[in-house]
Amino acid sequence: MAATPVVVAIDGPSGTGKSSTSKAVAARMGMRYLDTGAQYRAITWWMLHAGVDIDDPRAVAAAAGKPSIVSGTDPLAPTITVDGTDVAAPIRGERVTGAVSAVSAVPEVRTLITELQRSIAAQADGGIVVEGRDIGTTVLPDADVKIFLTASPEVRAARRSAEVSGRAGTPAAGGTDVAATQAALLRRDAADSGRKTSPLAKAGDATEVDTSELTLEQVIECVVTLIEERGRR
Ligand SMILES: Nc1ncnc2c1ncn2[C@@H]1O[C@H](COP(=O)(O)OP(=O)(O)OP(=O)(O)O)[C@@H](O)[C@H]1O
Ligand SMILES: Nc1ccn([C@@H]2O[C@H](COP(=O)(O)O)[C@@H](O)[C@H]2O)c(=O)n1
Repeated sequence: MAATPVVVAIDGPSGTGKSSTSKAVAARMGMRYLDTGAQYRAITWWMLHAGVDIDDPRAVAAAAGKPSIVSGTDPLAPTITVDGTDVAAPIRGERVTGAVSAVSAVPEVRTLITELQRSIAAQADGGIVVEGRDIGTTVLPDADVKIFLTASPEVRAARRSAEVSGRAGTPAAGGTDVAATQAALLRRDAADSGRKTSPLAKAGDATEVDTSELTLEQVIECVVTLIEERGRR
């Protein structure tokens, strides 16, 4: 457990290990955990469900304040609901994944979700690990520890394909599904990095950790060490 409440921001492109690492670090250190991607997925799920044209930014902006999104921050059992409905499973589906970058690029959506994220972080008495794309740059620019995770596109695609198919994640797993997964990851990264409002970016004072050659346990250890070092300063 961290000696004083600590705010940790973990950002990075898709599939670099942000969720796995953040959950494990938070659980190990007795901190809360916030998956901000789940919040953008949840509002996207609601837009699709409500029949909002997600390719019309004005329609998305006009509807953005309607759903109530609630995140549970226990790292051992994170939850996400929209208007009281558990959406943890449907927000991981292809339809939401394919639509989320368009919805998250709408400034009104970002303003609302950013306010929600800041209020959750402010209430986390024992510290919190917040993961996403713009946490260190925009949401929590005063975070005590900022980390930017990266990994090669090949490694990320192999890990993601393995997760989906239940196989071990190595680049050697190969195959057309891995190629398609890699293309989809890169498309999402390009959209998230290229948007005008609060794009995916490394904060100037973030520590970059390339996880391509590291096991998940090694990444967790590395992040725990960075947090402990910060606590000693
Ligand atoms: N260092 C690692 N070594 C091997 N596999 C890993 C490592 N880190 C994460 N993984 C695996 O890679 C997959 C993607 O990880 P994770 O979901 O944590 O990434 P993410 O950055 O949160 O992705 P997204 O941004 O798309 O939500 C998961 O199956 C996870 O178990
Ligand atoms: N801080 C953030 C976090 C996420 N997004 C958007 O949500 C999408 C889904 O994120 P996952 O981590 O669940 O893959 C992501 O592609 C971004 O469009 C964001 O904008 N800001």
